[in-house]
Amino acid sequence: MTNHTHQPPVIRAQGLTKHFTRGKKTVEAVRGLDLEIHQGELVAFLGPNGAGKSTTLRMLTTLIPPTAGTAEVAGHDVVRAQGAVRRSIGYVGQGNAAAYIQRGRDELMSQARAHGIPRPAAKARIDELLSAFDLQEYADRTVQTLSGGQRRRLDIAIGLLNRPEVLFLDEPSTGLDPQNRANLQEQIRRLHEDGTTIVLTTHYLEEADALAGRVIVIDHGVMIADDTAPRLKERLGDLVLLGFSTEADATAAAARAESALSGPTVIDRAGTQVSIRTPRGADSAPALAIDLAAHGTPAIRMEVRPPTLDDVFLDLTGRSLRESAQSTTQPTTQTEGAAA
Ligand SMILES: Nc1ncnc2c1ncn2[C@@H]1O[C@H](COP(=O)(O)OP(=O)(O)OP(=O)(O)O)[C@@H](O)[C@H]1O
Repeated sequence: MTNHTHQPPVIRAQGLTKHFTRGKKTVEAVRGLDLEIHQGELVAFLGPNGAGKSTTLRMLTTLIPPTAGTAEVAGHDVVRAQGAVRRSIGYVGQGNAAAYIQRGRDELMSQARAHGIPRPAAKARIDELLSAFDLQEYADRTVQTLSGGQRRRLDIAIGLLNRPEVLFLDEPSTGLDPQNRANLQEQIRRLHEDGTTIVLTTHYLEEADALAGRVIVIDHGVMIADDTAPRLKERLGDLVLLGFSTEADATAAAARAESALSGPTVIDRAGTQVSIRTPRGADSAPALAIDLAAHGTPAIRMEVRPPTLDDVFLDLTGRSLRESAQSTTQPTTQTEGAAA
C-alpha cells in the first residue's frame, strides 16, 4: 500500500454494510467494510462470485444506500451528498452503458450533454476519448456492430466524459478475449499513470496481479486481505515439493526440514512426498536439499512453486478462488427484516 499519510483519502468507508432481503432470507452482502483509498491508487477488489464486490461499488457510487455504516467519496457523503459524489466519479457497471442503436459518437454526445457539458467542449472531449481508446474508426458505427472489447472501451470512455476524480469499473474485462483484455488493461494502466484513482472489481487473479497496486480480497462480504499482490504472496511463501524413495526417508526429511528452516514454515508429509510452505523457499531449497542428502535422506525430486494469488486466497479462506468463483454461496440469516 502506498504511504499517503498527509492526504485525506479519496474514498473512506467505515462499517459499510448492505443486507438484501429475499423472502424470509436476509443476504448479508457486505458486512462492516472499513476502507481508505488515496488519490492516484489503482485498487482491485478480488473475490469470487457473490463476495460483495459489486454491492460495495454500488454503495460507493450512490446507486444503492448502505444498510449501515458510512462512506465518503471525493469528500462527499454517499447518502447525504449523492449529487456531489456523482459529479466526482465515473462508473462503468457490468452491463453495457451504451445504447445499441446509437452510433458511438452520438452516445458519447448524449451522455456528455446529460452531464451538462456544453456542446463544443463535449465535442473536444469526445475526440480526445475516442483517440485515447483507439475508437476513432468505430465511432460512426452503431454500438451493436462493435466487438465486445470495442464496446467495453466505449463504456469506459462514457465513464470518463466528466473527467472524474475517481473511476469505478465493475468487472471491466469479463467476457473479453485475451487480446481485448490486454488492450483494455493497457488503457486502464494509462489512466492510472495520468493520476486517476481507479477501483475495479475482478475475479481474474491475473488481472489483479498484473494491474493493481493494491489488492483487496473480499469473501462473504468481508475484507480478508489488503496489500500489494507481491506482499500478499511473499507473506505466504514458496511451496517446496520434495519426493523421496521411501516413506521413512520422507518422514525423517520432514523432521529435519522443521529444524533446518526458519520463519513461519508449514510442513506436510503424504506418502513419499514432503511439501513445505516457507518464505523465500526458492532461496532456501538448494541448501535444504544438500542438508537432507548429508543426513542420509536425499530427495529424488524437488520442485519450487512461487505462490499465486489463488494460493493466498486458499490460505485465507480454505477454498480456491478459481473453484469458489463457480459458486455463489454467501452468508444468509433467517429474518423478517425489510428489503433494502
Ligand atoms: N438486489 C439484490 N437483491 C438481493 N440480493 C442481492 C442483490 N444484489 C446482490 N445480492 C446478493 O448479494 C451478494 C453479493 O452480491 P455482489 O453482486 O455484490 O457480489 P460480487 O462479488 O460482485 O459477485 P460477482 O463477481 O458475481 O459480480 C450475492 O449473494 C447476491 O446474490
